[in-house]
Amino acid sequence: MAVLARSAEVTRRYGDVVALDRVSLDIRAGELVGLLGPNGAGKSTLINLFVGLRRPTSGTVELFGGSPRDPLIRRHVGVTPQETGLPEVLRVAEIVDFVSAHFPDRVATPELLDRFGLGDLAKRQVGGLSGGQRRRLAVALAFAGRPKMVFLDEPTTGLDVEARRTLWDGVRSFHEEGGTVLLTSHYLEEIEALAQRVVVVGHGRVLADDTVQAVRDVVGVRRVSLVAGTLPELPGVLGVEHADGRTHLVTTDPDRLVVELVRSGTPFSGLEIRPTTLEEAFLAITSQETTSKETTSEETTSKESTHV
Ligand SMILES: Nc1ncnc2c1ncn2[C@@H]1O[C@H](COP(=O)(O)OP(=O)(O)OP(=O)(O)O)[C@@H](O)[C@H]1O
Repeated sequence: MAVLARSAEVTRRYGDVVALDRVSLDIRAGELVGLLGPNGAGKSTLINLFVGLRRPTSGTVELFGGSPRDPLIRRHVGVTPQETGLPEVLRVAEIVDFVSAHFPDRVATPELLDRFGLGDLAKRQVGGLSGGQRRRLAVALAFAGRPKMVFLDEPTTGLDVEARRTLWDGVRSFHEEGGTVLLTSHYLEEIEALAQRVVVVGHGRVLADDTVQAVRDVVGVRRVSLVAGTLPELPGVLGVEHADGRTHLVTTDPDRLVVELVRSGTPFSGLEIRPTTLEEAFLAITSQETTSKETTSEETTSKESTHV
């Protein structure tokens, strides 16, 4: 499959802040890739580099084999930034027409609006839209010029469950027709629902780049849940939560944890061990990353008690 977007050893600094640190990533034609990471991980910076809004401090970025700053190349991408300002007085259909007019091959306005559940709002002024409706319009605009690839930065922020699903359907249908997508999200179910491939970013670096399942497996984190009083210090615990009278321990080594728990003689009941959600896995990866930066090799035992 052809590589549509490529970053090679890309570093981007803002003054003293290293937003991206030697990131190498290829997005191939037809992929739907989820970029996952906590606040400040570098996700928006990476999108801004791919779409030519920023330049790397070092390393190279390519879009369709050329420069992302070339307007002819950028014609083939659609972008929804994290925040958009749409003119309040224009009507929804007028905005779509205005944006579409910049592209040689455009999607018909009613078709685009229908795809994102905005068909009934074509004549509404933007000033009269709800926050969620505005967001859906901002996302729809990324698809107006029949792009080959879209970059969506947190597309479903502020959307309720139904609006989110409508938007997912719009993104899915683009992908099913052969479109390539890179989207960022804090909603882990969104990545799981849409993406085949997940790239986990933390502190400007790629921490994992694989299928959702593989990312879970790489981390191998399990959730041990039980009813108990005060617990002793246990090995491999990445996080502890207390809810509904139960204690939940996120751990890399559930077998050892249970053995140590029994050895300690602490009374407990209702033991359950289950795989973690992607969110738990992701928090574990990023917490390990933070910890490994903050600890020296002699201090690695403290890593085991890091809370997420
Ligand atoms: N224009 C800028 N000037 C200075 N620092 C910046 C600028 N843009 C981003 N940064 C910094 O670069 C780092 C990465 O930011 P970025 O917005 O790419 O992260 P993100 O993963 O998109 O975060 P979020 O999920 O909060 O949107 C952060 O430390 C941020 O403060």
